[in-house]
Amino acid sequence: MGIDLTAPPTPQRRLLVAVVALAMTLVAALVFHYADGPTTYGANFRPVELAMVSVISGVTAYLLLLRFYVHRTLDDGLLSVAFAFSALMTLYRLAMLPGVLCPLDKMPAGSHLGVWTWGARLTGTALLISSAMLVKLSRWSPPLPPTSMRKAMPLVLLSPCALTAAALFLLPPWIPDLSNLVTASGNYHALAHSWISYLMFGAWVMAFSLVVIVTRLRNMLQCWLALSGYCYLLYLVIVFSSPMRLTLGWYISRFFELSSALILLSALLFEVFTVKKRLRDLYERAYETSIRDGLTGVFSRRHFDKALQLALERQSVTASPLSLLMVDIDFFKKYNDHFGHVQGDLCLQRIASSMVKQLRENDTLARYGGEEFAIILEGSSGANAALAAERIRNAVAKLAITAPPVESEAAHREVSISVGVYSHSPAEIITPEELVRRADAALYEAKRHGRDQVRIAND
Ligand SMILES: Nc1nc2c(ncn2[C@@H]2O[C@H](COP(=O)(O)OP(=O)(O)OP(=O)(O)O)[C@@H](O)[C@H]2O)c(=O)[nH]1
Repeated sequence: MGIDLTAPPTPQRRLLVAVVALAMTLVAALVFHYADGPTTYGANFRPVELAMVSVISGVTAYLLLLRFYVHRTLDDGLLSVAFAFSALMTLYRLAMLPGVLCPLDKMPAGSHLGVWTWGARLTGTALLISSAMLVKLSRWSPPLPPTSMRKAMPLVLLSPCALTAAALFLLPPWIPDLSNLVTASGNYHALAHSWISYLMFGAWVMAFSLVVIVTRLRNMLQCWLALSGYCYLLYLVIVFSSPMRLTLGWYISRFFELSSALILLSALLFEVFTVKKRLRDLYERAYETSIRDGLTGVFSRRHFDKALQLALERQSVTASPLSLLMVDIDFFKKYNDHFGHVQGDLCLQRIASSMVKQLRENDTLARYGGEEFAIILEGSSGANAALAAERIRNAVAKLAITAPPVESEAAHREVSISVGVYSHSPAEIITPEELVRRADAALYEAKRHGRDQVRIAND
């Protein structure tokens, strides 16, 4: 849970976001004074920057769409629309950049459509983020019913295209001419003080405020979303303070725009990683539970059957010895009858854990059923298996668990085990069932000869 983006942020993580925000504010404040300083670096990296913003926004939109698909929350859907709209508008701006996909004089910087594309993208994205926050406050905030997703998904997918088409082809004739804002003066002063700039700035102030107020930054994703919005505000401040292209402010503002896009994308990618990690942990836990006996924690009978089959297959390749121990607690029925089942369960647990301590890492101890256990010792010869069996019997005896009195015996007794050992030679082909039968026969012999002992099977 520690790295979950939907969990409440720890004070340290809140601090991290605050420190990043502060660092960016400091950079912006420093740049503010030197924003119109010319740079010696004259190359126009606008196509590269626009391509990066478009790709980053596109991937962000896709990850938000997946979130919407999983959580079915409309605000995620609207956030996805916001970033997809931003990606498409940026892509169009890139394609129309003089010298990229259109002739050099097609849409010169500062033309009506050029300024409008920029303004509409930023304003539209901010308005869509704001509407996502308002949806969070409304009766639309709970997850949509699964049946509504069939209608909602195509809407979320198509709206960015429809909004982009509207912004690019329907609205421009209705918008007051923006071309002279740059071309008349040759710089961006007029643009910075125009209605379109106020609109963009206002839209981002609203988006940022709504993210903070509505979400109260209750989880890390919301914190990063707010930081991303804050970055856009700084971007706009620097853009409006640098009057010319290719000035220091112009370059730094692009850095802020890229950072803003990257912040949210990184947070979402981190969430994907977190989900993947949690799934893997859950799978491992579920798998471990499925192969363990609930009471004693040793392997289950089902796992034992598979493990024995695999051990026999390995033996046919390695030709190493393989031994099987069948272990049974003596007079366990009496123990249960005398002390009750709860005490009986405790006794089973103590014996199982004392046996585990006597085994090597690659030995397999399983509860075969009731008070009977089976142990696979791969690579152990008959003599070694007999030694291991004796060690296990001694370890259980050392537990000194008081046993109920038996009529035939006057002396005080302790709970003991009987062990049957069968060691299989690789020369013979044998089924797992036959292997168990032979070890079981040895166990029966141990019981017949008075219990509390180890018996080796003689084929
Ligand atoms: N407490 C508890 N008892 C169990 C569990 N599984 C099996 N038993 C008990 O284990 C006892 C097995 O009894 P028997 O099969 O007669 O064997 P025994 O009394 O140990 O006699 P010998 O094996 O001949 O020494 C039964 O009373 C079962 O109820 C369990 O999970 N918990």
